[in-house]
Amino acid sequence: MEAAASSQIRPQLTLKGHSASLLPQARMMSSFCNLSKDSLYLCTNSSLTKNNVVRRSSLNLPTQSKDFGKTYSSAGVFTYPISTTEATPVTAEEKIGVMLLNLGGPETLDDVQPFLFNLFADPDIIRLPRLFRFLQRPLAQLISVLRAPKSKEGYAAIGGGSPLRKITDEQANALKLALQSKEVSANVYVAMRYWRPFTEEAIKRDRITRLVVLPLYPQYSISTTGSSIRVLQNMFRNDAYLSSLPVAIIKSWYQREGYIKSMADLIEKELQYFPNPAEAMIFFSAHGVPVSYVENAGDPYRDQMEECIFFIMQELKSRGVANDHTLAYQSRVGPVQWLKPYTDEVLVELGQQGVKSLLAVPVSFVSEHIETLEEIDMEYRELALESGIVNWGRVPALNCTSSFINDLADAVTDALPLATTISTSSTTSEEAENDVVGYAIKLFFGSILAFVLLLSPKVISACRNFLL
Ligand SMILES: C=CC1=C(C)c2cc3[nH]c(cc4nc(cc5[nH]c(cc1n2)c(C)c5CCC(=O)O)C(CCC(=O)O)=C4C)c(C)c3C=C
Ligand SMILES: [Fe+2]
Repeated sequence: MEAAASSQIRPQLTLKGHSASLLPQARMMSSFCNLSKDSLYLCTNSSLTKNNVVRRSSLNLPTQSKDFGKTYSSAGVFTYPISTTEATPVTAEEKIGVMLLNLGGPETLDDVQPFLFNLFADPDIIRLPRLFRFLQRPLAQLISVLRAPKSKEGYAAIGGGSPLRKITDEQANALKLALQSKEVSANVYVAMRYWRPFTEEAIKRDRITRLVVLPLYPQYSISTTGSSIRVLQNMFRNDAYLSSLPVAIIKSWYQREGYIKSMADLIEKELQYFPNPAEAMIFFSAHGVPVSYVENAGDPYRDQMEECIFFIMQELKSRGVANDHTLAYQSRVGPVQWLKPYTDEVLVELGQQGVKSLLAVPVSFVSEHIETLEEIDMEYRELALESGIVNWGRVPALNCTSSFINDLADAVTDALPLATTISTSSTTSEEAENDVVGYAIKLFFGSILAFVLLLSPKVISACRNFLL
């Protein structure tokens, strides 16, 4: 099987006389970088442009495409906090709930600034040092007001609001039906982090006896799934009913076979629209996060993203699709460094390198939203065409694709027996912070520092960056 797969790999995957299939590490690296004519050679000679630097991943990747379905299909299921408790079978009397976590989006242009306020007020989005946490809300107010005009332009361009609520509701209905077809009767709730219906409102008291929490982000990031789980954990800790409810949280599921195959189906289909499908570069564009999340705070997002792309490409190769591919990160906001390479910069470079056909694949999110409909379809498309790319395509988001929804239903049924109650006993660091004297001291010194910082030219230019 491996030999068959490698024979379908085009010559540029051959590394100085060695078949790529004989070099798992080289093959793995090849999946992490731009495989244009000389690029595998470039990757292994560290002479890549600054933005295309390839990191060696310590991930233990399976070596054959058939492996991932079996080895990884339930690997993304964790209870939270991770528990060693035995799985408990679901009984016929149980009332099952599924909570879909999502980001939420402004439904009208008037919602944009308050939506942005909620987003920037999240300490998992703007990560201030502890001493400055009291500035979170005033800063969120300032940044949301500065950012709102640019965001409004984007939302206006896609019809005056985010489609996220409508699509997520449709996904919830489709999931309920898919579960029914597997003889699992469940109520499916939508819980948005920054807009209606808010996470806090999502759990209705339907006498649920077991809950599966399913974030609609395939890969885990502190800023997305992590943030929503933090809110849930606080909610559950402070409520007698919820704190005794068995819960299973699926922290990430990018490695599920159904998801990988559904993505490969979409890519394969979209490639057919190109004049010469084999020539089109598959351009994965993931939502970025600040580098510090990954390098200082231990966010597994980049590793999971790279592994996800590896699985999708492996699936495509097993179908005889061996196009060149690359991964870049989009949607950076503010003054700090985000994960590289940046989508806009890579598009220009590819155009300059002579790439003529490009298929954009949004990969960190499963619904259409402002960053697919406006940023990719309008801004990046225009940039790509200006940079010399002639044939442009974009893979649609999964939305309610039946193979995908069916796989989410399997993820839920896999997770159900793993539900356990969320621990309430430990004192959290937040509670420890509620020491009044300590707080007053922090407030005093923090205010002085904040005052000095706010007047510095660096901070003024940082604020300006949220406008761009
Ligand atoms: C400023 C920090 C941000 C981080 C970190 C971040 C991570 C992150 N976001 C998504 C998915 C989405 N983000 C969306 C909108 C959005 N995100 C930020 C900022 C950060 N995101 C802003 C300011 C906005 C508003 C739009 C804008 O002004 O650019 C959305 C869109 C929702 C919609 O309304 O359609 C999604 C989806 C992921 C997956 C992610 C980290 C992995
Ligand atoms: Fe975002």
